[in-house]
Amino acid sequence: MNVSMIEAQNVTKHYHSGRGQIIQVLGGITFTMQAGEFVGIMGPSGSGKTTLLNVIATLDAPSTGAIRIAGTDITTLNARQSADFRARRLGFIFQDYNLLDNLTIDDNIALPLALQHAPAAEVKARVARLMTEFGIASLAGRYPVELSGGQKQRAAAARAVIHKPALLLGDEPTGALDSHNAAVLLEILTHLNREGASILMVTHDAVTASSCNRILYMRDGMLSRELRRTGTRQQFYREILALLGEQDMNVGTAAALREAHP
Ligand SMILES: Nc1ncnc2c1ncn2[C@@H]1O[C@H](COP(=O)(O)OP(=O)(O)OP(=O)(O)O)[C@@H](O)[C@H]1O
Repeated sequence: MNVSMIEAQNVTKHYHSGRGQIIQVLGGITFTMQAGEFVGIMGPSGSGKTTLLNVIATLDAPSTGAIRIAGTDITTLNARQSADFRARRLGFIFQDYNLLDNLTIDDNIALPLALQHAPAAEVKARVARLMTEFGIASLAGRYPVELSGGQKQRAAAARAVIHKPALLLGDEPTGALDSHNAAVLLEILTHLNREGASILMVTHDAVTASSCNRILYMRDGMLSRELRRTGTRQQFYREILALLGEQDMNVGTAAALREAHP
């Protein structure tokens, strides 16, 4: 049976500019993501990807529309309830790692569980297991400044899943990594997804996107295309490149038409 992880209904977001204008960033987004899916959000710069992710992450409130995550209507939560929902039900991986510099990586990874007052022995065991699983066990006791970018992102991935969140969210998680470290992180995400994790991430990168089973493509604050993986990862990669090429051409044509008929 399919279980919905995200149900977004006609979600809009607008801002008021300093000059009294309304800037529409999300123009009515509707989509469903099933539990166990690995979904990528792609689209040109400024199309609203991060805004959509932040609204789903309860970091930002939509202007109108409804969003349910793992059965919870997140648009009705007050500030304290949203913070609690984020801490218990969501995991985050950002481009710039967001590790706390004054904590060892073990303590960074432990943080989400420690904040939930989980028993110390359980926290310690889970940290050790994840560090081994993600290939960073030898770095125990070190501080983030002593780690490479790839190592930091693996620590961030461990921190994102230690409390077994319902949904893992990523904003350009491979954006700052070289191709080797990006591949290692994508293997980790793919492994987590095979074990049942639901993952939604924003990415510009076709290689990163090809680990997903579905791509939602945004343009001008709307979902304009959807691509489902049906074959191998390599085939999906080529389909994503074709989609990006086709969309670039559309953007180029639209810009040329605007220039010709201002
Ligand atoms: N707080 C804000 N006030 C006004 N406009 C905003 C605000 N936050 C975002 N925007 C505008 O919303 C649009 C979408 O931004 P968003 O960061 O969601 O795009 P994106 O697709 O993630 O872009 P990128 O790929 O460059 O990160 C942009 O035009 C941005 O300037």
